[in-house]
Amino acid sequence: MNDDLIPPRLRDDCFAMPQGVEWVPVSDALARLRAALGPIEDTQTLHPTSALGAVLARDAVGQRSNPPRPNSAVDGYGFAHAATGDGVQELPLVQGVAAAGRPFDGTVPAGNAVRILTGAILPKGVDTVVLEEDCAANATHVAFDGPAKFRANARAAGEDMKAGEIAVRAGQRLRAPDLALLSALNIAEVTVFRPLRVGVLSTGDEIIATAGQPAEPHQIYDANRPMLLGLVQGWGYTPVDLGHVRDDPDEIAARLDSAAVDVILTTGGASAGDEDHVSRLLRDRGTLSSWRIALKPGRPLALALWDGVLVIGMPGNPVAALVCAAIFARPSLSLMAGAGWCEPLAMHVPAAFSKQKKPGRREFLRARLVDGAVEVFASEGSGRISSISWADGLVELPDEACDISPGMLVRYLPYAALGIF
Ligand SMILES: Nc1nc2c(c(=O)[nH]1)N[C@H]1C(S)=C(S)[C@@H](COP(=O)(O)OP(=O)(O)OC[C@H]3O[C@@H](n4cnc5c(N)ncnc54)[C@H](O)[C@@H]3O)O[C@H]1N2
Ligand code: MOO
Repeated sequence: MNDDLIPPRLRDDCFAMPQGVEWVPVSDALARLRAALGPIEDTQTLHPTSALGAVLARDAVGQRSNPPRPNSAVDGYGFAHAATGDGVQELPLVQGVAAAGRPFDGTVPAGNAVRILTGAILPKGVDTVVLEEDCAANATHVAFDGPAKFRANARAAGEDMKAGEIAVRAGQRLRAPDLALLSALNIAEVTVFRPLRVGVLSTGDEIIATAGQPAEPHQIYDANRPMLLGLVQGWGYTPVDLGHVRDDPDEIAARLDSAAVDVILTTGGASAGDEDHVSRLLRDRGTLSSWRIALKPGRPLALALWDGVLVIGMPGNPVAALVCAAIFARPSLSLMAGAGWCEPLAMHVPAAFSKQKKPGRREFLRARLVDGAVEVFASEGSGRISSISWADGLVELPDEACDISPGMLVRYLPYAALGIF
């Protein structure tokens, strides 16, 4: 036996801390990112119909009130309330109809009524409308059982929004319902941040860039790049395919240097092994801020700046890459895109599984909701790519130890709450 070869006790635990190594808690890494990042500065002016998914850089201000004039909320009969009272009211009908798009030009004399349809501007002399279902009418008169409520079924001008009010605030990512409001208020221009450009790079000598190409047994098809490009697109940014590079620091550096993007997501080479060039490169030639996160899966995550560009160096295992993207990349990109830091909308649902978890790291399990309870994938292996396709979300277990049994409430993050569709 060699005296200088004294191994530590066998633990087979990736999370057993090597001497002198500190794991960065998830919340610390998130806080560092949040403090270090800011929105991109470039903006552009678009017609709202071209701005779905874009992030407003300035408040959008209404150019018109909604509704622009007082109008009727129902089909019925309109009149001046002051000339009516209790009991059966029989009012002569003026000639003509007030309809949406065909306003009634004249004045309705007090004590008279006019046929009015939903959306029609209230004619002069009308402040109250009775539903047609509550009326009896013939060609010349309408009757209803009073008293009618003053201003019943009448919508006031600007009761929804007034011209000059802020319709949608800066920082809002424009969704289809926002486009409805912008259009209704005659907002024909919005100032938005230009789309964030997010580069995706895969590293690894074993990687074959695209399915369909021939592969030797020692080679594997790139699962991470298509996933990450898809996530980026789903989050509303411009995915930039930086392709695949071998485990060669100079090649990786050259690819990082030539990427004309705002952020770079890499996978592979993040841990400490001999071939793990990405983390070493980021440490030696970039500014590495966090590395080795107390997280499973996704522990060897590297957060760094490369010539001022944020690089999120994620582990190669596809499950770990998905978790790191959802937990770290998503809020970071949202902040850079101008939409602010975002927390996923979690649900607390009963577990349909048992699990004992050690303290000291946060864990994400691939999960899905079945009949109101959350199931988890049978294996926790982070190379089990089928698990992330099987799942509809992730269960987040806290940094502390926990002992979960069926029926206990756990924190469930549906894929939809992470922007994964
Ligand atoms: N002795 C130790 N070994 C490992 C540890 C450890 O603590 N001690 N940590 C493990 C954990 S956890 C992870 S996660 C991985 C992370 O490794 P890297 O980020 O350096 O990634 P690679 O070694 O390059 O790859 C890991 C795994 O993933 C496959 N891979 C890589 N890229 C892709 C891709 N684009 N598509 C599909 N699959 C990919 C790769 O072939 C490896 O199987 O390290 C553990 N090891
Ligand atoms: O973090 Mo590795 O995080 O298990 O796949």
